[in-house]
Amino acid sequence: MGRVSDIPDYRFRTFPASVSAEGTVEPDTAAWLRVESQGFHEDDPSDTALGDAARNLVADGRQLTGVYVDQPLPGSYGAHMPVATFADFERTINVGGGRLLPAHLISSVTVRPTHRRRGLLRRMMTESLDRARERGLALAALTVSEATIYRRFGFGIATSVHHIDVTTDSRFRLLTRPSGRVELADARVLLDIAPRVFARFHERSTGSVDRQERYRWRSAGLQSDKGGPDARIRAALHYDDAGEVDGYVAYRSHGWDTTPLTVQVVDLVAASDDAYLGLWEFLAAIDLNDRVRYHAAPVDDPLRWALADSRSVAVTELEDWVWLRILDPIAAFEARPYATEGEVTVGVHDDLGHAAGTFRIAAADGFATVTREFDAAPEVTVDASALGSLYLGGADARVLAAAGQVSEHASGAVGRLNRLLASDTPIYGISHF
Ligand SMILES: CC(=O)SCCNC(=O)CCNC(=O)[C@H](O)C(C)(C)COP(=O)(O)OP(=O)(O)OC[C@H]1O[C@@H](n2cnc3c(N)ncnc32)[C@H](O)[C@@H]1OP(=O)(O)O
Repeated sequence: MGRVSDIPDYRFRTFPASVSAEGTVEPDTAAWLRVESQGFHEDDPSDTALGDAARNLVADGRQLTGVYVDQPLPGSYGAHMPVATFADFERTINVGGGRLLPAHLISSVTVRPTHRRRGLLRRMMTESLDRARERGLALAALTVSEATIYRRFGFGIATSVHHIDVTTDSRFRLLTRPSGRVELADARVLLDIAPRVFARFHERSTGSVDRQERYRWRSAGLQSDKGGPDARIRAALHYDDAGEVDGYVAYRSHGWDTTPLTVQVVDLVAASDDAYLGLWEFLAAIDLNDRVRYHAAPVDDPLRWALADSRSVAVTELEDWVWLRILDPIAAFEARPYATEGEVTVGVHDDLGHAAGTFRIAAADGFATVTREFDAAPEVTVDASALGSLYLGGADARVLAAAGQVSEHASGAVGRLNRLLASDTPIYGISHF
C-alpha cells in the first residue's frame, strides 16, 4: 500500500446492470446502487429497494460505470464499492412533428466526496460521450442536480417546467367543459396503462424524452423510494368520449397536518388537451383539500388560460429540465422539422470536438439539408451548450444573443436563425432521469 496521502490508481469499468434468473442482484450492480444512493443522500437501500432498483436498471438496458480503487484504506469501504458512479442508456426524444430520435441519456453521476475534483466525472463523461458517438447517436441528454456542472461538457438547457400550486376553492372554474370524464381506479392498473398513455403523450409533445421503467411502478404505487409499495398513492383515469383512457393522474395527500390541505401530483400524463383539463377539473374537485401541487407543469400552461380566475395558478419555481448535447450536428439538425424556409451558416465551438465546425442549415418543405462548410464564414457563432439549448426551438436565439451566448457576424442572422429554429408547438416533457 502507498502512503495514505497518495492519490490512488483508479480503475474504470463499464458493465450492464444485472440480476440473476433467480432474482438475485449481481454483486457489482448491488454495490454500485448502494454507492449511488449515498451520493444522492438517500437511505442505504433495503433488499427490497435494491431488487426493485436493479430490475429497473436492467429493464432500461443501462450501462453502469464504476470507478474503483484496488487497495482501499483498511476499515474504509472495500474494493468492490466504487468511488464514483455513472449510468447511460438509450431512449428516444421527440424532436418535433412526432419525430422520435434515439438519444444517449446520462444519469446517476456521483463521486465520493473523498475523491472529488480529481477529474473522475470528466473522464466518465468524455468516455461515455465518445461511446455514444461511436454508436452513431446524434444527441445526448441529462437532467441535473446543479446547473453549474454540465455546460462545460456541451450541454444546454433545452426544456423547462413550472412548479405550480393551484388553489382549488370556489374560484377554480374552467371556462369551457373538457370532453370525456374521469373516474377513480386502483393505482395498480397504471402498471399497464401508464406506458400506453405516455407513448401517446411522447408522440405529441416536442421535447418529451421516453421514460425509464421506474415511472410506471412508482405511479402504480408499487415502488416507494424506500422500497416496496406506497399505500398513499391514489389514481384517476380520464376517458375520452369513445371510452378509451387518454390520461391519468397519480397523486397523494400530504395528510391532515399540512396547512393548507394539499394534494401532491406524483405523475400526470395527458394524451389530449381535454384529458389535461379534465384531470385538473377532477383534482380541483377533491373534497377536504385546498391546494394541488404539481412540479412538472408546462411553462406554456393551458390551465392558466382555461380558468375563469388565472390567479388560481401560482408559479412557485421555473426549473431547467432536459439539457441537450449535440453529438452530430448534421444528423441532429436534419432530423428535426422546420416550420419556415430559409438558411443560415452557424459556427460552433466545442471543447470536446463532437459538434465543432461551421454548418449551413438550409430548410425547405419542412426539412433541412445541413452541410459542413470549410470555406464559408459563419453568420452566427455559438458554443456547443447554446447549440443544445437552441436545437428544439425552446430557447430564442435573440434572447441568447442578448445574453452573450450567440454572436452575430452578419446583420439579421440571429433573427433568421430564430425564425428557422422556432418550433410550431410548445416544448414540453415530463420525464426526469
Ligand atoms: C446527470 C446527473 O446525474 S446530475 C447529478 C450530479 N451529481 C451530484 O450532484 C452528486 C454530488 N456531487 C458529486 O458527486 C460530484 O461533486 C460531481 C459528480 C458533481 C463532480 O465530480 P468530480 O469528479 O469532482 O468532477 P471533476 O473533478 O471531473 O470535475 C470536472 C469539472 O467540473 C467542475 N465541477 C465539478 N463539480 C462541480 C459542481 N458541483 N459545480 C460546479 N462545477 C463543478 C470541476 O471544477 C471541473 O471543472 P474543469 O474540468 O472545467 O476544471
